[in-house]
Amino acid sequence: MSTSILGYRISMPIMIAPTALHKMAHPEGELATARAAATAETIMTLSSWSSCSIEEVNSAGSGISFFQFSIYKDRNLVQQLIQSAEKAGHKAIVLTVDAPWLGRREADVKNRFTLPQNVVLKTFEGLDQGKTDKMNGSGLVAYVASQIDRSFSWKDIKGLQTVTSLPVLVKGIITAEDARIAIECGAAGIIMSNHGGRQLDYLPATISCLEEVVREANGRVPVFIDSGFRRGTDVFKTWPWELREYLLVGRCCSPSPSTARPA
Ligand SMILES: Cc1cc2nc3c(=O)[nH]c(=O)nc-3n(C[C@H](O)[C@H](O)[C@H](O)COP(=O)(O)O)c2cc1C
Repeated sequence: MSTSILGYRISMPIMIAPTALHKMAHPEGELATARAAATAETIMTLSSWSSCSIEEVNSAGSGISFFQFSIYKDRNLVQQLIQSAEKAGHKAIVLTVDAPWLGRREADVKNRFTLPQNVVLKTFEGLDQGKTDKMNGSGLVAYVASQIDRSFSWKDIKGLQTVTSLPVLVKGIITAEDARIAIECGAAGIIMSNHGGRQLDYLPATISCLEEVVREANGRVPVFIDSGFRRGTDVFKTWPWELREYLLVGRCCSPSPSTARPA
């Protein structure tokens, strides 16, 4: 099952999708996830909304990692995030394009979700955040509404290539048309995702869109897919075509006492 992606060898075509704030699930947070990914010899995608700093996660082991972020209104902050990711040795950046605004998470509304005091966005510590508010008890929805640039567009993907030499993977694509434009704008990979059903209601299952996107990519860039994959054997469901896709898993990899066990 071993394969390589962007020139890096991994033990299986299954990688870890970016998920925010792992300390909500386990006191060691993203450190535990990074250790587990390194042990499994696969790639972890670190969310920019990480509860451990980029440097802390980097110190967790020799694993290969990608860094995910969104386009902030403050482009200076975007540039600093990319520079920190490069400095920490991340091998690619993942730009999430399907969450300019967070979906209405009714459980969060009902439970009046706020962050526990000991869980903060560590990724941003030490960066010059200008007028950007740090996320505090007000929660993710208010934070995203105030900080993320809802007007970002394809030209931002081109713009990123002027500030980094890392490959840019675009996450949140489910149509051939968007895949085509992303590739034309220089995307080095397409991550098919409906955000695990957390953003827009009534989006199709990603696997039902896989064929059109794979056909459009036509081997020019790798295609990754997430949302709803739960078992190792799900890999084979994505393989009816000649090309081999890579699977990302989100919920399955939320840190738990088992992933936190030392290797
Ligand atoms: C708790 C949680 C937090 C997430 N945080 C992020 C994030 O910070 N950035 C991002 O691009 N996607 C985020 N996602 C979406 C995942 O990257 C992924 O698209 C989704 O979980 C895939 O579906 P699955 O959970 O069915 O595997 C998050 C998902 C979950 C469940």
